Amino acid sequence: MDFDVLVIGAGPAGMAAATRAAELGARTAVVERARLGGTCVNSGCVPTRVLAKTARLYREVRTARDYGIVVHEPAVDWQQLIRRVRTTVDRVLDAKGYGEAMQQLDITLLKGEASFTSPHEVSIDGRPVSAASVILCVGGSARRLPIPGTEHAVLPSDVLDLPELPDSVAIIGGGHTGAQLATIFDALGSRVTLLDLAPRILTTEDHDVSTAVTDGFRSRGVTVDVGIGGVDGIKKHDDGALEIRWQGTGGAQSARVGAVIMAAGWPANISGLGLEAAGVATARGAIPVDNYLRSNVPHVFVAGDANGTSMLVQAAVFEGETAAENAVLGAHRTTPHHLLPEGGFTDPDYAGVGLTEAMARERDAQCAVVVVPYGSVERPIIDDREQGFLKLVTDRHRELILGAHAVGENAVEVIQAVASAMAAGTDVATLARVKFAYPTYSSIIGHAARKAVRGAGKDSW
Ligand SMILES: NC(=O)c1ccc[n+]([C@@H]2O[C@H](COP(=O)([O-])OP(=O)(O)OC[C@H]3O[C@@H](n4cnc5c(N)ncnc54)[C@H](O)[C@@H]3O)[C@@H](O)[C@H]2O)c1
Repeated sequence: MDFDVLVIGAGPAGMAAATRAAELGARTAVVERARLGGTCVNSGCVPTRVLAKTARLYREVRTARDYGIVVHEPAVDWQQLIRRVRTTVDRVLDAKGYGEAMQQLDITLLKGEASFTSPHEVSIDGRPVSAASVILCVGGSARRLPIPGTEHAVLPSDVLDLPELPDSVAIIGGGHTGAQLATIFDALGSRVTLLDLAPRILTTEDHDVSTAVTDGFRSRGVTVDVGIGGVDGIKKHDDGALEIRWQGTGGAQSARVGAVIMAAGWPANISGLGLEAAGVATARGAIPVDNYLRSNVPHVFVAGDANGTSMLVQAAVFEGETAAENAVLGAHRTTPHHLLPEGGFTDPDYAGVGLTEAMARERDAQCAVVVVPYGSVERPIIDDREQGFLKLVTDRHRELILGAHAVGENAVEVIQAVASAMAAGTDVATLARVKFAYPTYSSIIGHAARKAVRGAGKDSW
């Protein structure tokens, strides 16, 4: 065999897998057909976060006069914004220093497109390579809906290729991606229509979180149409405007927009991988794995978006490391997915960790839930960011934290702090005694924990 471990894909999962495998002494290679870093750095989280900062800046500039700062009406320079995003991506890639790290660990980088030719052999643009174990970290791609005129829509990764900021945008899909894009375009001044087949946006979040984000969108004039019957098609008019037609809650609807963005799902990048030559099975657009991240072929592991389990960078890194340890040392390790904090940079932000209220009530209807509104805490009042709440879900004895969910400024950082407490096994009474610096957003955690200890309920918002 040429290598002990061959990692296919150099995104967060692949880099974590290769690093861990090499640290454990395995002869390791990584195959990548494009830039190192994967979707997250190059066209996903990093660009989105720069755009989210832009949206925040724009909002702040608009309110600057309230604080006695005289500014002129701001306007967006789309080309400058795109330059800024691209420069930031390059800076993040530099900081990550993938090349140097790979050199230090003696990881071989194989540039090209990988495709299995047998269970242990892969062809990389025609060049054969063999490995004892293969870790597939091939990620996913946005789904293009099979509807008439689909070619007129852009995918989230192509948003930066729009020649100018559209005056209006229709976004199909209100998952994390669609919700974040809705915030960005709304903040920059585009008229936004957000459509989803599901009865609510952000379906994986706590119900109150998705309601609050929806209310926030609608209060700023974003059209949110959920529970739609489907998108019928997109037509391009002679003047370049697009017409999108859908079966809305109130019957057939249409809108004339400058751009349509499809954020309607994220299947794994499995086509062209030659999985049949290795006997690797797929299901519902992903490669299913067991608890040890093994596909149905025991020496082929799958980490990150490609296994369809949890399509988050923070999960991908854990999975990459775990798959590498299992490939090199034997399959004994699993990943603790229940403690993955996640969230999105909408306006207001949202985030969560652990069980949602609905999941907890399904297990025990008597579980306790407390909610503290942002408007009752000093820092959000000082910053004029009173919209939002922190919800703490505990067991019925109010001892164990089962989950935490927040909407509001810095919600992701707030939830991260609760996640650290949960990971350390902190009980509610201990959390209630933690001293939080004043005046901070995270002090809301102390309020919630004390409220839980006092026995107050969700009704006393
Ligand atoms: N901040 C974050 O953590 C973040 C950001 C972006 C993406 N992600 C992850 O990446 C993955 C992909 O995210 P995503 O938002 O692109 O996809 P998604 O699958 O999470 O959401 C897609 C949404 O599109 C809707 N939809 C599907 N078909 C539709 C149709 N024909 N018409 C209207 N609506 C339709 C679905 O109901 C769903 O709400 C997810 O797992 C997500 O968790 C995370």
